[in-house]
Order: sequence, then C-alpha cells, then structure tokens
Amino acid sequence: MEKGARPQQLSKEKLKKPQQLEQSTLQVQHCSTVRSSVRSIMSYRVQEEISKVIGSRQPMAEDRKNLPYTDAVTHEIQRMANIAPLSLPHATSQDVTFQGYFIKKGTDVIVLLASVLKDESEWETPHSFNPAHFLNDKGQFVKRDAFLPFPAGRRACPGESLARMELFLFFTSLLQRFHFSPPPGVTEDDLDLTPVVGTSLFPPDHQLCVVSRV
Ligand code: HEM
Repeated sequence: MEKGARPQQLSKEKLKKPQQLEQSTLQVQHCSTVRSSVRSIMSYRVQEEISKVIGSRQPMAEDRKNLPYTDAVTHEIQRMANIAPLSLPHATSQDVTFQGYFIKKGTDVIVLLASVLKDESEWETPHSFNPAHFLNDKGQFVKRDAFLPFPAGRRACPGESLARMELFLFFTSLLQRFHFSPPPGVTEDDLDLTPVVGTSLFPPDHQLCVVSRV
C-alpha cells in the first residue's frame, strides 16, 4: 500500500452478499444442535449467570463480584491455558539453596509457571478443566495461592489488574452475545487445542461455530 493510502473499506453491500447470508443461516441450523458436552454445559451456566445478573446491558468491571461462576471459569481458563509458560529471565542476587539445590549468586533463573498452575499437590484435578477449583461449597469465588500466571514479588507482572479486567470483560461480552461450539460433525474431543509453543502459548488454527444469541 502506498504511503498515506487508507486501507480499503468493506462496503455494506460486500458485507451483506446474499450468498454469505445463506451460508451463515445454514451454519446456524447445524450449529445450534451441538450443545451437549460438559464444556457446553459450563458455557450454559456462564450464560445463565450473565443473563440473570447483567441481562443485555454492556458488562462492567464491577459486575465481576456478582458473577462468581463466570469468574471461576475465567480463572480456570487461565490456569489450564496460560499464555506465558515461563517468567522472564532473572538472576539470583545471592547464593541460595532451594529444595536441596545450591544456586550460586548471579545464576540465571527462569521460573516454569506451568509447574505451579498444574501442581498435583495444589489442585484437586490439576490436568482437567474444573471451575470448582475457584469455588467454595456455597458457590462463592475463592482465591487460590497456586494461581500464579502473573508471578509474584518485586518483578511480578505490573499489567495483572488490567489483564484480568480485560479477560473478564471480553469473556463475558462474548458469551453474553454468542454461543460457541465445534463445527458440524466435530466433537469437542476432536478439536486439537494443543498449544503452539513460542515465547507465549497460543492455540493452533481451528474452526468454531459462533452463533448469535441476540
Ligand atoms: C494475560 C495477560 C498477561 C500475562 C499472563 C502476563 C504474564 C507476565 C509474566 C509471566 C511476566 C514475567 C514476570 C516475571 O518474570 O517474574 C510478566 C511481566 C511483565 N508484564 Fe505481563 N502479563 C500479562 C499482561 C500484561 C499487560 C496487559 C501488561 C501491560 C499493560 C503487562 C506488562 C508487563 C511488564 C512491563 C512486565 C515486566 C515486569 C518486570 O520485569 O519488572 N503484562 N507478565
């Protein structure tokens, strides 16, 4: 594109091609039947809670305390699918002995965050998705010490509050307006969501059905 040129804008006609509408209507009919797995039931519960507490207005940061199940699900998503598997590199400022290992002053140390997020001595079902990790028996949200996707201490992530609020607002806004399910003929177990490993973890390309609820 030439310097200063504006990106081409999609006209309303292009967005509403009859052919595209027909295809999406067809998808809706197929998609709306795929709603029986455990994860679908969890997303129903989130949607039920959002409908009860927020209704159709825009979700706000203050809503989080009134949506314990939704809050627990967003935490569990971050526990199971944390995007930052490692901390940034740090160096020991003095000689340290940690769990029987001697680490000399000035040694580079990188913390494996995934180890604490799936620690078998900390979580009831460390390797499976379970929002109950963050709920007490009254259904209230509970914090967990081993939930450390943003590490701790002096060099912890300073963006934590912003990131957590954004995750909450995006997640509630999306589930308020849409149903998500695998494409027709594919079950959730068929979807390969094994993370692609880079400096961050992200899901491989895959197809989803997204159906409007409104
Ligand atoms: C889901 C979102 C995020 C996750 C999982 C995350 C995670 C992390 C992790 C694991 C570290 C390394 C901490 C360490 O080495 O001890 C870090 C550092 C950092 N993060 Fe985030 N982060 C997120 C979002 C953000 C946002 C939104 C901002 C800024 C607006 C931000 C700014 C930073 C900065 C500046 C550091 C370096 C801190 C330092 O070295 O003192 N992060 N983050």
